[in-house]
Amino acid sequence: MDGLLTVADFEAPAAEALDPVHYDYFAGGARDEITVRANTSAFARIRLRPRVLRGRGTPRLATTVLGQPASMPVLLAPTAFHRLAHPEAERATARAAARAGTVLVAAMLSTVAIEDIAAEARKVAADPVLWFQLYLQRDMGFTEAVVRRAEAAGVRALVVTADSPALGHHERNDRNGFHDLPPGMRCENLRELRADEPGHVRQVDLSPDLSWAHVARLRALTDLPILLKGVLHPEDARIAADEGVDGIVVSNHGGRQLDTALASVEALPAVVDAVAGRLPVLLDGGIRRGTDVVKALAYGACAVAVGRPVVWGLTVGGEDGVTRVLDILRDETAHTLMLCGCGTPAEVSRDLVLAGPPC
Ligand SMILES: Cc1cc2nc3c(=O)[nH]c(=O)nc-3n(C[C@H](O)[C@H](O)[C@H](O)COP(=O)(O)O)c2cc1C
Ligand SMILES: CCCCC(=O)C(=O)O
Repeated sequence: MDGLLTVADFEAPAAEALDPVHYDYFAGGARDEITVRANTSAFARIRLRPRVLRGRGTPRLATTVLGQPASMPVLLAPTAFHRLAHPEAERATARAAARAGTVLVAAMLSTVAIEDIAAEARKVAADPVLWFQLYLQRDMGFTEAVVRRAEAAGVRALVVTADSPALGHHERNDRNGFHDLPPGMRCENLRELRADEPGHVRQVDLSPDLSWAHVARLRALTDLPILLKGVLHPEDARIAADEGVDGIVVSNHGGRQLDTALASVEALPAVVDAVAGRLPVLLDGGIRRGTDVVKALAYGACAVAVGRPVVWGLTVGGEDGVTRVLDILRDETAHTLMLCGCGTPAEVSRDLVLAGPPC
């Protein structure tokens, strides 16, 4: 990993190491992948307008997200199927996140059970912060069973993915005939718990029938904080606040659901304004540089999350690869804060960014 200086540097060696079909699954997005590209190009169009001579010293990155500690305002977004990337799969990712002292949002469609992810994180940190991404299942009995497993594993928030009334249409997967995990890999959190079907693993149920009523039912069955992931419209953010949701993740699922949806950072300011401080707002999609992190903070996000860069790090170097990717983002974020005249993430304000034509 010696020559890998930037987060972007990890993609080519990951592509080299992966089965091309699996590389396409990780890298790809919906339809023409216009939104995949927009997520990164939108950050490039935003210009920073730094402050000088403020004497803030070396930046301190530690922060809290929903009152929970994170060593930096950069979290690990939920991404499915880590076994395709590395034999240690989510175990390696969990150790790297815990060692980095930041939040891992474990995917419901992980290839390691949530109990084992939590145990692994605890091997390297006394009190790791683990959240669990949930696709609400219409079978609320099964949803509840999964939530109880997450609670028992010590998960500290649920991240409900709201942007997936159906699978995104990934033409790379269609061309490659990739529709199932290879033999021996399973979504361990979807195991049937009924005694009459031992070992059976369910298919995830993504449904257009889901509505705010399901969120209300989830709200009634757990005391865990609930974040809603995949919000782009300010009106939905306002409804989420009214419905007792605890946080919002502005996201277009890394461009993997609705193609030509706006870039997540384009959606951010209106969402932040709509919730008017009632809820913390996070963002994912296209974060590749410390400057991207600071731009999202400037528009009012309290933290960001990264998806593909973690997968590339995992592929290239297992736990150490993920650690390296997180270290790069940490160093770049600290350096950017310093150059902007900020001593902490909380000091980043909207006047530090100007949206406009490409530079
Ligand atoms: C390979 C892959 C798998 C993903 N799996 C999930 C998932 O299971 N649940 C979910 O809510 N989001 C999932 N996402 C979306 C991420 O949580 C996140 O929104 C996105 O990756 C952020 O964009 P980035 O990859 O540009 O950082 C996945 C993304 C990728 C790339
Ligand atoms: C069946 C859903 C796949 C996981 C996912 O959300 C993604 O690949 O983006």
